Amino acid sequence: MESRPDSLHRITLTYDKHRSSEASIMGNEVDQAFIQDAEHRPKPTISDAGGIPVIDLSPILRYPIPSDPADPVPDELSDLIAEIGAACQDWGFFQVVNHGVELELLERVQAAAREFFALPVEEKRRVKRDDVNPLGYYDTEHTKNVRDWKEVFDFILTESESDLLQLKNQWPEYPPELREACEEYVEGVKELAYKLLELIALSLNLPAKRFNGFFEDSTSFVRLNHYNPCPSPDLVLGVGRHKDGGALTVLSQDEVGGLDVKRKADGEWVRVKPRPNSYIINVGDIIQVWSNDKYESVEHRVSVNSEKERFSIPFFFNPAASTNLKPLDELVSEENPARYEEYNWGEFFKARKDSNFKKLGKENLQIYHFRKKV
Ligand SMILES: O=C(O)CCC(=O)C(=O)O
Ligand SMILES: [Fe+2]
Repeated sequence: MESRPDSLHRITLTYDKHRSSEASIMGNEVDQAFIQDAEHRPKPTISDAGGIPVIDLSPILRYPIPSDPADPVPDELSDLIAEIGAACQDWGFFQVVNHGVELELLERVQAAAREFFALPVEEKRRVKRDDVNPLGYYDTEHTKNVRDWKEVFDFILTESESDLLQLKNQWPEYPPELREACEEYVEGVKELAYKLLELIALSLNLPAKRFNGFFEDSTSFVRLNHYNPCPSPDLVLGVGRHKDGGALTVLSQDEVGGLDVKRKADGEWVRVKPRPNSYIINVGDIIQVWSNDKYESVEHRVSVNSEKERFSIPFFFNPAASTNLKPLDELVSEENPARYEEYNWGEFFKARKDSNFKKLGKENLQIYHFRKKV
């Protein structure tokens, strides 16, 4: 067996899982940068009753997804497509079970992520993102100009470099298995994301593969999120309220819980109950634009707690940087004219990445900025 370099011995010896959160706590007080305005602080009790729909995807394990909405299909499949359409319209969020992604792929990433985040912060910062490359480790992200109580590791599926964006993965030396675990996981979750995209297209009465072309040379990426326990969970958020800017998010959360979704029906925050071997799906701003507001991208946030650390792994399914976005011609009409100006995804993505890197004095880019004035 190869002998381990000295640095790995040092890492093992200095293992301390709460170390990075300690840097953010002075005495017993949380650094001011994390404190949410009173109106955005989480209430001490949030209900998980009446939450997002749970959808059984097993029909797509039994039957092929039809290529056209007019194709004859078994009832189970047409019911599933209708169920997905209703969830997108009423909630913008749903949970899926029997999704076909092997549990082992996820478990391997979870184990490696746990080891990575347990490293001393100086070690993690050796692969930290900077203002040119947004990928790697990061523990000072801001959402809407308030710092999030979290640390993340981001990697992209397809590396690329352009004048606009440098997207290059930075893999840590330790744990050595992280890279392979991540690369294998993403193949499984990407397959699920394509199936969901096709079912969503069918639910909008479009050919199943209507969106697929936009995702060649995609800017899709995976984020490993780690939320340390926090001494003031009533004042801070793991991730501040936001809408995902991409097309679709496929998220795995652990058994701790903390994801809150703003229920469309009444504007209340509801907790998403952890469910073993399930994924949480939400439509992002791009599907909102393509569907001309039929399926809205819904606000969500992450509450933290004082006892338990929490891990989650979102896959952000994003189109190619060159994609120009606007409502699809098939989904607009004289009675339902396009509600958005055309915009470029690469530019939007870059503006978002720049604005969550540090606290700015102004509001960061939001999808409503592209809404047509009437
Ligand atoms: O941790 C979670 O459950 C959700 C995280 C999230 O919303 C995000 O990273 O965009
Ligand atoms: Fe999100």
